[in-house]
Amino acid sequence: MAGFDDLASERSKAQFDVEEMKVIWAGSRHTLEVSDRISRLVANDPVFRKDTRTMLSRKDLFKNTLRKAAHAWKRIIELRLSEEEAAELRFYVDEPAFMDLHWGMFIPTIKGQGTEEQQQKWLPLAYKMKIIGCYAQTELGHGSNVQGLETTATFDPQTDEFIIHSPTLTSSKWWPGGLGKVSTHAVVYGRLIIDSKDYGVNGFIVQLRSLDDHLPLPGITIGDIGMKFGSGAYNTMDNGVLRFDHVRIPRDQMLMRVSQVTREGKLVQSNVPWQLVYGTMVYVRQKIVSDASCALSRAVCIATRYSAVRRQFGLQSNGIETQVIDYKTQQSRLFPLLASAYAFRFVGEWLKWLYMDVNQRLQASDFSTLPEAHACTAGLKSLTTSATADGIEECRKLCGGHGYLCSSGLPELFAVYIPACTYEGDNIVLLLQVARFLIKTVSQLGSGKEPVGTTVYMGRVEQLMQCHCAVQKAEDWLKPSVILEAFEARSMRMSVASAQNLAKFDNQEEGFLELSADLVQAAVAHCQLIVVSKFIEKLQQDIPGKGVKGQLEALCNIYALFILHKHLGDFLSTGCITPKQASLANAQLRSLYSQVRPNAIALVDAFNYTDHYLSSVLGRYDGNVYPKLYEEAWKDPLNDSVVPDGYQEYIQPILKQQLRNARL
Ligand SMILES: CC/C=C/C/C=C\C/C=C\C/C=C/C(=O)SCCNC(=O)CCNC(=O)[C@H](O)C(C)(C)COP(=O)(O)OP(=O)(O)OC[C@H]1O[C@@H](n2cnc3c(N)ncnc32)[C@H](O)[C@@H]1OP(=O)(O)O
Ligand SMILES: Cc1cc2nc3c(=O)[nH]c(=O)nc-3n(C[C@H](O)[C@H](O)[C@H](O)COP(=O)(O)OP(=O)(O)OC[C@H]3O[C@@H](n4cnc5c(N)ncnc54)[C@H](O)[C@@H]3O)c2cc1C
Repeated sequence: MAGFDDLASERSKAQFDVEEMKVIWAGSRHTLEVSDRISRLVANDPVFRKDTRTMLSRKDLFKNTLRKAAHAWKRIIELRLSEEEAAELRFYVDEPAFMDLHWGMFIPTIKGQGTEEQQQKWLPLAYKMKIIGCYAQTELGHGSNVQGLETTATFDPQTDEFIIHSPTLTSSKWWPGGLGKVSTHAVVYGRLIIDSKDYGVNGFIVQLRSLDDHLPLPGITIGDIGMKFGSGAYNTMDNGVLRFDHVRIPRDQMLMRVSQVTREGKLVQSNVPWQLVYGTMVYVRQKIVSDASCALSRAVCIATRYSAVRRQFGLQSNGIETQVIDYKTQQSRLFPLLASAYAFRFVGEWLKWLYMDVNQRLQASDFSTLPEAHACTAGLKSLTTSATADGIEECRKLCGGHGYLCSSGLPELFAVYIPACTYEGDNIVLLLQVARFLIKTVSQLGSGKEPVGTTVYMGRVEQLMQCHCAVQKAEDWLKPSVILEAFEARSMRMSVASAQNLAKFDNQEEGFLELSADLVQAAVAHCQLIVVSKFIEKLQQDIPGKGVKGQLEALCNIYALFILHKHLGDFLSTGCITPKQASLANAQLRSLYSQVRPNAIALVDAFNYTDHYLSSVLGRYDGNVYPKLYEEAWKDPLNDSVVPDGYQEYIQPILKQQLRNARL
């Protein structure tokens, strides 16, 4: 039968050890074991079903999310899951909810910005979920411009309290997840005012709702901001609105790791940089990069399996039609996404390491790598989420008409994913941060301050401004050194050109605004170089398993040459490669697609996703697509009755031409 046979035969063709590839994808044998066990636990629990999600009303959807969250918490306690296992369980439940913000932002903010004392007071309550918290930064009037926030926190020396207030409509907190209906507490970002002086934005722990009856505390107005894009999708989350009318909190509820306000109302700065007030964003951006590989690989898994099952045209000698995965156009759209999923996985792994390293240094009062960490997390968050959002939509198109059905899993995945291009920093705003960092790095070249970390290559500015690509035949593009040099030269030349253009302006800020579109492209080039170089570094590690390294090498080359092909204008206009070398890269890309083709199904099997997590009829492991699609259609509530509700009021009068007289 179509589907079963197709996927089984594809699996038998794999030229590498899939089980070892699963370990590489998971990060370690231990992580694979945990994620495998927990994903099956979730898949086998009927409370975690998600097949009716797109058909529920918002209220039912939300209540069902609460039920799942409570059940998840119960299972975590009953099974005594470790922190790692609990995080996996929340991941596989796969439903955006207040828990994400509680564990993902509220707790990390207290850890990162609270003093030891504050951590001791608040963290045990949060860990036991005796309180539920969210992250209330964005306002109706300002999101990107954090220094433009209007909420005030005015110190009252008489009572030793802060008065939290929303002075304008635009100062209403707007968007925080978990705020609308659930959170009892929030970290609220507001302007610190002492003695009428504004000391800028700081974080404050504020109780919002009573722990007895869940009603908002006096002076607090709170609600949900309304339906968002798509059915089901992100509507499981209670993104909220919040206003304060002179709400008083004790002084010790200002998060005081960065600066402290004394009993006398004096502001004391610690030795840590003020930017640590933005620290949670760095942490979450790093996490979002890892998550991008999950969302993209999920869409790619669906599109790849379906492309092997789906047949159109081209009768072969055995009388069956061609699998659409065999069309070169399908491969040229699908395989770069497969390669991107792996690339994002490895750059995410590296970014996690970078973040841990920065944190360790911060503990030891070494703040030197913070700007690099900010630039990398901001840039890679932007690059990977934009590519993933576009990639999911491409996967939908790769699945033809059936990809547009909710039962394909792709519409909901897209709707849930796309806000990642906006939250935790609008992707363009974040690239502009990277551009500032690059311009600063270029301007310091020759000053004796050596570029560090991901900008080390800029230290070779003279070589990179002049080098010529050595490629003479297509296979030369398989050499990591050749690829790296082309990407480094392109990035270097784009940053230098931007810096030179900027230098022509008397006013640098005006120049930055004028040139911002070019600056964003320079930032993209730098971030793509990071992704490529981290993939290449990964391949230098010991990679066990038959054929595994070879497949990863092919994917790495596909990622790099696909990016080169997509941004050919950059590579040609900066003179990094010639048109002839560009066409050789294209020829090499085609040959790489043929190399990956027999392994495509095994490469997506290596993600080790359960059918529950994929929630896609098209991406089923067994390939049994058509009977299940057919079965799924009948489950739609519209098919509950043969004759639809409304027939008598609206269809019958048309058919019986009873409306004609009324119209005449
Ligand atoms: C675990 C993961 C799971 C949990 C999450 C669950 C679900 C996720 C779903 C949704 C959650 C969403 C949450 C949110 O969206 S929270 C709100 C996020 N908001 C933003 O990201 C706002 C974006 N804006 C900014 O970050 C800043 O305002 C911006 C950096 C754009 C500008 O700030 P400002 O005007 O103050 O700075 P500049 O003058 O440009 O820079 C000054 C200086 O500071 C450096 N800098 C800036 N940001 C940082 C940072 N984060 N860390 C370190 N350093 C930073 C900047 O480079 C400048 O340095 P220098 O040039 O040396 O002076
Ligand atoms: C689903 C979702 C969940 C969220 N969860 C939370 C949360 O839990 N807590 C929280 O505090 N916030 C949350 N947010 C808010 C989010 O962080 C902001 O929406 C985000 O930071 C973007 O800010 P903005 O809405 O002000 O966009 P704007 O800055 O208004 O962006 C509008 C347009 O202006 C452009 N633009 C803005 N500034 C510049 C510039 N300097 N140069 C060039 N172009 C510019 C942008 O590129 C964009 O095209 C959430 C948002 C969403 C969508």
